[in-house]
Order: sequence, then C-alpha cells, then structure tokens
Amino acid sequence: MRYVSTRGQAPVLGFEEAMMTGLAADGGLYVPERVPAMSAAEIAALAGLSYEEVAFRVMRPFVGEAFGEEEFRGLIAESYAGFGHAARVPIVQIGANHFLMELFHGPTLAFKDVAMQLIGRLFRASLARSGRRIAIVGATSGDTGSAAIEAFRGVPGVEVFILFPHGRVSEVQRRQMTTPAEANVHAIAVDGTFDDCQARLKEMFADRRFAEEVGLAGVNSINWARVLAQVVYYVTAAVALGAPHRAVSFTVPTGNFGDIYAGLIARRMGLPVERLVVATNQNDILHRTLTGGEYRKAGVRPSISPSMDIEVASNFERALHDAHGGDSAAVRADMTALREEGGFRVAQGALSALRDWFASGRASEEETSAAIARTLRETGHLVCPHTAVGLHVAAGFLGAVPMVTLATAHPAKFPEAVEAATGLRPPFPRAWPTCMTGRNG
Ligand SMILES: Cc1ncc(COP(=O)(O)O)c(C=O)c1O
Ligand SMILES: N[C@@H](CCOP(=O)(O)O)C(=O)O
Repeated sequence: MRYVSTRGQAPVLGFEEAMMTGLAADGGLYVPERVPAMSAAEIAALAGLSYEEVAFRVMRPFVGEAFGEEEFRGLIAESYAGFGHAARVPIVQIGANHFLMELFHGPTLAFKDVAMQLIGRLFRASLARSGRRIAIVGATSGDTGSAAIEAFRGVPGVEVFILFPHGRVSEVQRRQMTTPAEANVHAIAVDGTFDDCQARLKEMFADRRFAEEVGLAGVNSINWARVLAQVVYYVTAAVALGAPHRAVSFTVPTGNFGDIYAGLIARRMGLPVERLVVATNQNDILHRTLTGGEYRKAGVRPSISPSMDIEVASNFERALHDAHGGDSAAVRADMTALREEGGFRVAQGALSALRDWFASGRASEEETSAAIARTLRETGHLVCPHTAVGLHVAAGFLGAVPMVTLATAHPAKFPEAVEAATGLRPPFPRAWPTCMTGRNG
C-alpha cells in the first residue's frame, strides 16, 4: 500500500515510513493511494470475532508487509489487553434505536487510547529495527497529550514533547500530562489555543533541517496510523448492529476531524454507513462549512467541551482532498487561503461531495449541559460534555436506522461540567492515582 500527500508534492511512502514521518514534507497529510474494499461476505465474517481479530483484518490491507502477520497480531493483542472492558469498545443501548459506543476504557479514559496504544507499540517495533532515536511532538487540547504520554513514557530512544493550551484543558487532563515522572516526557503549557499549538507543530515539520536533525515524529491524527486504528471501531459497532445486512449511522463529537474521517474510510471500505454526523460545540466551523459552504475562522471560544475547541481541523484537509477528487493543487489553494486570508469558499463540486458524506449539527453550551442532565435522567448514564454534544446533535437524526453516538471520553475527566449539569461528581472507573483524581495537589 502506498501513501500520497494531500498536497501532492511530497515523496510517496509505504505504511511504516508514512507512520514514522507524520506530517508530509510539503505540509500535507498522508492518505492511502486507494482504499481497499471489504466485501459483504468479509464484513459478515467479522460477526462474533474479538475486537483484536477485527482490528487485524481491517487494518492488514493498509499495513501490507510493513509488519509481519504474527508480529502485527501480537502488537494488537498487547495494545488492548489492558483495556478495562472485555469488549474493548462496548456499545450500550440508550434509546429505541440509539446506542453509545464507549471509547473510554483505555488507560487515559479517552478514545485516543484506542489508536495510541497500538501506535506506541508499532513505533517501538519500528525503532527497534532501525535503531533510530526520535522526538515526538504533539499538540493537544487535552486527550491526545495524555494518551501519547501514556503510550511513550519511558520508551528508550523516544523523547515526547506535548504542547497544550495553558488554562484550557481540564484539571484531570493537566495532571495526566504533567505528573508522569519519566525523564523523556515534556509537557509544555502554551499561551494560546489548541490551534496555536498545532500551528507551532506544523512549523516544526516545515523546517525540514530541524525535523531531520531531531528525528521529528508526530502522533496527532495528522499521522495516518492514528486514523487507521480508529476505523476499526466503526466496523465492530456496525457489525454488532447487523452490518452488512443493516445500515448504521454514527454521530461523532468532532474537533480535529480525525475520528469522523476514520468513519468515512470505513464507509469507503464498504461498511454500510447511512449517515456520518459531525457534531460540533459552539466552535462550529465545521457545521458552518457544511451548511454555508465557507470554511472561515471566527476565533475559538473556550467551552465546557474543551477538547473540541478547535478551528483549524487538520483532517478536514484529507476530506477536502477526497472531495476534490484527489486534486492536490485545489487542496494547496484552499490551504494557502486558510493560512493567508483566514478561510476559503469550498468549490461547488467538493461541497456537494462533502454534503453527501457528512451531515452536521452544533450544540451550544446550554444545550450541552442539558444533554448531560437529560441523558442521566432518561438512561441512567453519566456522559462527558463532548459525548453530550454528540447526543444533542444525534437527537435530530434518530429514525429507523440505528444511530451510534461516539462516547469519546469518560465523564470523570470533566467532573466540573458534569457536576454542574447533574449535581453528581462522576467517579473514576477503577483504582486511579490520587494525583489524577484531585485528592492531592
Ligand atoms: C473527548 C474528545 N471528544 C472529541 C474529540 C474530537 O475528535 P477529533 O479531533 O478526532 O475530531 C476530541 C479531540 O479531538 C476529544 O478529546
Ligand atoms: N482533541 C484532541 C485534539 C488533537 O486531536 P488529534 O486527534 O489530532 O490528536 C486532543 O485531545 O488533543
């Protein structure tokens, strides 16, 4: 399998090189040259298999020969062995035809663990072969940072630098990033927003001499391997609900657009996905783009779903590339206008493709709080504010087709917002270090 840059001016790479490279040399994101198809029979055969086996079958065609079959199986098995639920990513029914997909059973209690636990192991296997040393730089609005630190702390040959927006992550997220004692972990508070952190990261990649000197690597969802590992749970959920014989829809709390882009890949592989619904908080640039046709920055306002306080959604570039039919010159023009003029109008053909693939909605702060309270009242489940954004938006799309809303983080990561909405302080799911729970400083 070969990977090309969305901007068309970087070397074409294999899976392992694309994973270790992160952002392409031309500033673009790597995408597979073609998306391998799964037949209806192949999808049907996934029913009843373990999460690990489905992960192997879904990802294998994208990975090719980069990792041996047994090696890849072993790394997948290790990655999910520590998850706090036997199903790894369970789905629970919360309404007549509405399901929550719980993505928070990994070590840092957010969906990022699902991909990051695997990527940590793929990186280690690759580095052990090459003997290289690398510097991982990540930008985070809270969850990617802690998942990356958890996956790479103490790993020989790897330094991890995480940029997070000062004062704009939850206290639990801050502690997850700043309390690990390993010498290779460096959490850096930046005066600014997540977009500022991600912009600094992209500048580092753009300085090719610097990038090569320090062995720069990225584990944000700019890294194709992150997106790929996230495709798997769309497949397990859809199969559990009747795919390939029955279509399924997904509502995805969205910020950097990596998670929902993984859903688009699942659909392009042949999974019967009826609707992919982009759910934004008050920072609704993606909803405005899909409805109004113009991607234009308006300034990020801090919200109670802070991990989605994002305006420059890097994976939207991958969707644009697909919507432009792979025309990398058109992508370059859009990205130049975004950088120089703060936005661009999406060309008509690309816009109608995007509207075919994605529906969208937004939740205000009040609607998010109300969704947390309503969900507890009606279903008995405490949800995090990001999940609540998804639930608010999903409510407008419920119908005959089963809807799966992605529960992207555990409510205990955002206790203030949950308590303000419900009067209940969400408990941590299992024994958890006191530095995280707030019982000490
Ligand atoms: C809890 C949570 N929900 C949703 C999102 C949005 O996911 P994505 O950036 O892949 O759109 C994030 C971060 O990105 C997150 O941390
Ligand atoms: N919400 C994210 C933002 C970065 O997302 P990524 O999926 O591109 O790593 C976070 O928690 O950091």
